[in-house]
Amino acid sequence: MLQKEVQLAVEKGEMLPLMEEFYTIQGEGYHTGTAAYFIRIGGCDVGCHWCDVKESWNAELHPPTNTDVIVANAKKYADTVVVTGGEPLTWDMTLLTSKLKSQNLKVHIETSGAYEVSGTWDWFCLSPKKNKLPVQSAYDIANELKVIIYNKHDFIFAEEQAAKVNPKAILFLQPEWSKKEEMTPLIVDYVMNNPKWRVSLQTHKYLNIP
Ligand SMILES: C[S@@+](CC[C@H](N)C(=O)[O-])C[C@H]1O[C@@H](n2cnc3c(N)ncnc32)[C@H](O)[C@@H]1O
Ligand SMILES: Nc1nc2[nH]cc(C(=O)O)c2c(=O)[nH]1
Ligand code: SF4
Ligand SMILES: [Mg+2]
Repeated sequence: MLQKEVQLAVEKGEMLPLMEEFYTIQGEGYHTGTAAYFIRIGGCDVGCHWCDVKESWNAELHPPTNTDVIVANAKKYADTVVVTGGEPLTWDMTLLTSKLKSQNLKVHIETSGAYEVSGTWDWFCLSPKKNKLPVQSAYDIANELKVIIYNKHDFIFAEEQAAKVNPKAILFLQPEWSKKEEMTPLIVDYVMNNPKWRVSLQTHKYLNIP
């Protein structure tokens, strides 16, 4: 394909800059412990200084890949697909999610919610970031709210975000990985004192799996 055609296909969401795809166990949040096929889409300009996948940020480093190819791979492995990134909502997720669903796959997203919601989601994990707050539609459809705790102020941020999310969303606090020794005990105390929250750990990192 010509460069211009590829660019157009990416704009339409027919192709997406694919960083990696892997079959693993969901490590975080509500679906922790369950098998899922992860699709990591490149491109993010939210800029979290503690981001654990900075290699994903520059979309140009990740080859535009036809969504048909992504879907064909995914359906070989699992009945649940987690779309992550990077920030997947940088791109139009309409085609990818409709193709995944037409194969009877359950489609989950991990997102900061910083960009307009596209696509149809069976599970929407919203992880808001201070430097680029979620759009209203992300608060409205989130099934879970997962706030990363890097310092004590993040508990205040977490409560602000909980006030904005729809009342059905399940609330999680997750320690930032490099601060986990310091922050996990604070999270444990916080959840015992504020039981509307649950603890989420990055269990895949303890298990040494992707
Ligand atoms: C890498 S992000 C990609 C999806 C999307 N950009 C987002 O931030 O939700 C996937 C998940 O990992 C979390 N995360 C990223 N870096 C982390 C870290 N150092 N410690 C704990 N969680 C982290 C994010 O908050 C998000 O919930
Ligand atoms: N096992 C595993 N679980 C995850 N849950 C969210 C992840 C992500 O990077 O979005 C992730 C990941 O990278 N690996
Ligand atoms: S929004 Fe997600 S991918 Fe982007 S920098 Fe933050 S944690 Fe990383
Ligand atoms: Mg991860």
